[in-house]
Amino acid sequence: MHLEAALELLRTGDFSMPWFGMDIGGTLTKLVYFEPKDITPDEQDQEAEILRNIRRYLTKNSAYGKTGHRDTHLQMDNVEIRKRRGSLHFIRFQTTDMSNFLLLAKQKGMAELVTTVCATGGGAFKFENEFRQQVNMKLAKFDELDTLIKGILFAEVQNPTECYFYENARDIMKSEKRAFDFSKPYPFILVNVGSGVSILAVYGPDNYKRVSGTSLGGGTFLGLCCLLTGCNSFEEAIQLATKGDNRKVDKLVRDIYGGDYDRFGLTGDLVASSFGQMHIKDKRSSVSREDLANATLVTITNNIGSIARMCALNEKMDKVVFVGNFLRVNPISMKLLAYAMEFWSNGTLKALFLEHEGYFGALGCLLQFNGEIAAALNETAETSQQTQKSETTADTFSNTINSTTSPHSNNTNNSDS
Ligand SMILES: Nc1ncnc2c1ncn2[C@@H]1O[C@H](COP(=O)(O)OP(=O)(O)OP(=O)(O)O)[C@@H](O)[C@H]1O
Ligand SMILES: CC(C)(CO)[C@@H](O)C(=O)NCCC(=O)O
Repeated sequence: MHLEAALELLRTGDFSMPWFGMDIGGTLTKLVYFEPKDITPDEQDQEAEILRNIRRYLTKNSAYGKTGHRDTHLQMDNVEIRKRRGSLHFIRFQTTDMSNFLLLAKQKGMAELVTTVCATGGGAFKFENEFRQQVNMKLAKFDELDTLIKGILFAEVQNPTECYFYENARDIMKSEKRAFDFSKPYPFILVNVGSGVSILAVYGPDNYKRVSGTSLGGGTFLGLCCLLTGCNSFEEAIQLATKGDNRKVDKLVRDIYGGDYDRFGLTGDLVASSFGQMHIKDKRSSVSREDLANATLVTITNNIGSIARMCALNEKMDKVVFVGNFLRVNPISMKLLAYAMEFWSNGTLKALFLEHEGYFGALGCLLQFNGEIAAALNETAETSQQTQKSETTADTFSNTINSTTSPHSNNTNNSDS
């Protein structure tokens, strides 16, 4: 980051701006907002009115515009970030609604704050100009996979029940959610099921590689489901799937063998061919929308499970963590993934899940803010040492950042900015 941009962040980003992390994905935009709860009376007095209004608007409502929702059940209280205590709020809206979001942000006075917002996801690149032109905001861009991991590690430390697995995974009817101690996470496979799917092998906090991916992800499930059933939302698609039966759509091993295919351990009730019965006219006319939704969900989920398992095998890892909003309100897929990992690995692989599912990129982005500034400061310090042969500039900048890194702080001890 350049000095000018870092100074801009220092001047405007920290104390004249709410703390946001934004992940602009292919389908959903996720916004994590840190609400400081330890504001001193002095700070309260000096807090800009626009800022106060934004805080009230976000925290008093749980629905915004047409598609905006705050996931109140995910709120994290008493969280410490950069020496401030407060609550983390988790908000999402459809990325197709971006122009309305920008309009709303403008109406709430965001344009007058002139600021930089931390953003990740493909949309941080795609919508950069719109943010600048419509709300006078610069986007400080961070990589979506870096921030994803940062967010996961932070949430795990903050929330002792963040991570869970399914006990009795082999029996889907009986499998139950249980807390999992993820305090020693490495190494693990991370499967991010968003619109598309990215699969990472994570070796340490700053050490990972993207080992695979597939375009058959949450977007595929939703798209196919809308086409096949005429549904109009993810929630509707999941509701339909809950009432349906994929066995009326898929061809099972038993439909082919009349029973199990013992030699290779393929039991009769395994899916041999997804949608494999739908070429038969009679079968086609007897399936319901619910069956089609269920078969679509099972098809996409099994395919992701199968790729994830091969990645785990390749990387010799035994923990597979599934995240992303495809898993939102979707226990069918989670139980199926838990089953698939357990069954196909003979119990050597464990599927793990995280409560904040699709918000880790946005959360990691919010946390990254300071790191990036610090990096810029180091850059500044090095440059100034080289060019001016003086240490005082770096010291002054260090003092500045220490004294201005609090949200809503009005400490203007930034004489060099
Ligand atoms: N309310 C919702 N509206 C649309 N999709 C939803 C909703 N809730 C869950 N989903 C599912 O979540 C998926 C998007 O997940 P997520 O937000 O993690 O990815 P993204 O960031 O939009 O995509 P990508 O990372 O590939 O750019 C959708 O494709 C859909 O399957
Ligand atoms: C393109 C991204 C990384 C955007 O989040 C994601 O949708 C994805 O990983 N898609 C799958 C691309 C692939 O086939 O590897």
